[in-house]
Formats: sequence, structure tokens, C-alpha cells
Amino acid sequence: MPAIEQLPATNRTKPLFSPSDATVIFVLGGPGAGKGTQCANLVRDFGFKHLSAGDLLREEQNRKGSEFGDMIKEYIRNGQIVPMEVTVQLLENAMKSAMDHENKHKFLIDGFPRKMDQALKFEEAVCPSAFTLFFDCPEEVMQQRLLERGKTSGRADDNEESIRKRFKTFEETSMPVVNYYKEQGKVVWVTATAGPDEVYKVTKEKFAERGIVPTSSTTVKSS
Ligand SMILES: Nc1ncnc2c1ncn2[C@@H]1O[C@H](COP(=O)(O)OP(=O)(O)OP(=O)(O)O)[C@@H](O)[C@H]1O
Ligand SMILES: O=c1ccn([C@@H]2O[C@H](COP(=O)(O)O)[C@@H](O)[C@H]2O)c(=O)[nH]1
Ligand SMILES: [Mg+2]
Repeated sequence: MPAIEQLPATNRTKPLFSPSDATVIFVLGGPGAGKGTQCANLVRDFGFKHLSAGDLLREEQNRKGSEFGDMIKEYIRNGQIVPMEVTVQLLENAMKSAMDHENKHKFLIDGFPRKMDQALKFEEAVCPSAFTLFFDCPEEVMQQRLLERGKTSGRADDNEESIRKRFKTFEETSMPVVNYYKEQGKVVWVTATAGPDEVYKVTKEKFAERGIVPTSSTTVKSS
């Protein structure tokens, strides 16, 4: 990728894609709320393309020759939000690739936007969002899940110190984004304390209320 100030999305003031080119659903929730878990269910049943901002950043961090690798590593370990130019560009690149090579046009953008500047820039330069799916979960529950996941995940931020920092960033920086969309009536709110199956059941019900149904339910079975 070019230097940060030369990234194409940075200076664009009209969205590259319109809502008729691509459906974008932002997926938010605290660290460990179950965003990735539920996105996997939605991909399986609804045909979405799942783009996790965290996964794209980790991929860029590990890409040989990336000029952003060291910076990303530090931000992630400290639970801070990487400068938005990098994340917005990674998402734009991934969307383009999915549209061109996989003919996918419906996106779950997981763990993004985590900060107001990202929300505004993405919608200005890449694509307006349809709505935000928000998984609401108490900190104690999320902490338990993350510590459990940390036994095997190998993630540099699944430890007590990083988790504490991630919770702080979530409350101070990411919840204002959820509230911004909530004020516009653009949040689908799901309580995520129960087990994964129950959370998914409620998610599907809320999607159905918006007319979004599993792709398999429209498939005509051949005899
Ligand atoms: N509803 C649930 N009940 C119990 N455990 C869950 C539930 N949803 C997810 N988990 C488990 O909790 C851990 C975190 O889930 P997941 O990775 O989906 O969360 P996340 O919101 O994507 O987290 P992060 O913000 O760190 O990426 C995983 O080990 C997952 O298996
Ligand atoms: O828009 C984003 C999304 C994520 N980050 C950084 O990545 C980690 C991990 O994200 P997960 O969604 O938990 O995989 C997050 O704590 C941030 O440090 C980001 O900077 N910007
Ligand atoms: Mg995740």
C-alpha cells in the first residue's frame, strides 16, 4: 500500500459504491460479544461476505514489506484504534476484491466503525451503510469469553491487560458510534448474553423484521 496520506480513499469525497452496488451492514459489540461467531452463522445462511476489520489489520500487520505493520501491532496490543485511513483502505480493497472475484455484494463489516472518524470517512468515501447490528453484552461475560478464547487464540490482545484497555476504548470511543446510528434509527440491537444459538435465533428474528431472510429459504428444492 502507498504512504498513509496517499491512500486512495483518504481524499475521496464521494462514495465509491452506492447502496445499489453493495449492501453494507456494520457489526458492532464489545470485545468478545460474539461478533465473529454470529457473522459466521449469517454468512452460512444469508450469503453475506464477512469482512472483519481486526482480521484485515492483523493480515496487514503480518504482510511482508508492510510499512504499517509495526504501528498496527502496537495499536492492537494497546487496544487502540489504528488511524482510520489504513482500515478504511483495507476494507475498500477487500470489498472490491469480493465484488470482482466472488461476485459478492452483501457485506458484514465486523468490528467497524469503532470510532466516529472511521464511520464518517467510510460512508463518505466507500459506501453508505444499511444499518448497524449491535451485540450488547456485559463486561464480565465478555471478559470470561476472551480469557477462555485466549487459551488457544494466540491473539496478542487476549490477555487481562489488553482486555482492560479494549473495554475502555470500546466504552469511550466505540459506544458513541453506536449511539450516533441509534439516534438515526439505524441499529438492530441484540442482547448477546445467552448462548450462541439463542443469540443467533434472536438475530434472525430481527433480520426477518427488516425483510432479510436466509438465502436457503428462497431456494426451490428439486424433486
Ligand atoms: N453467545 C455466546 N456464548 C458463549 N460463548 C460465546 C458466545 N459467542 C461467542 N462465544 C465465544 O466467545 C469468544 C469470543 O467470541 P467472538 O470471537 O465471536 O467475539 P468477537 O466479538 O468477535 O470478539 P473480538 O471483538 O475480540 O473480535 C469465542 O471463544 C466464542 O466461541
Ligand atoms: O476498525 C478497527 C477495528 C479493529 N482495530 C484494532 O484491532 C483490534 C482487534 O479487533 P477485533 O475486532 O477484536 O478483532 C482492536 O482492538 C483494535 O486495536 C482497529 O484499530 N480499528
Ligand atoms: Mg472478532
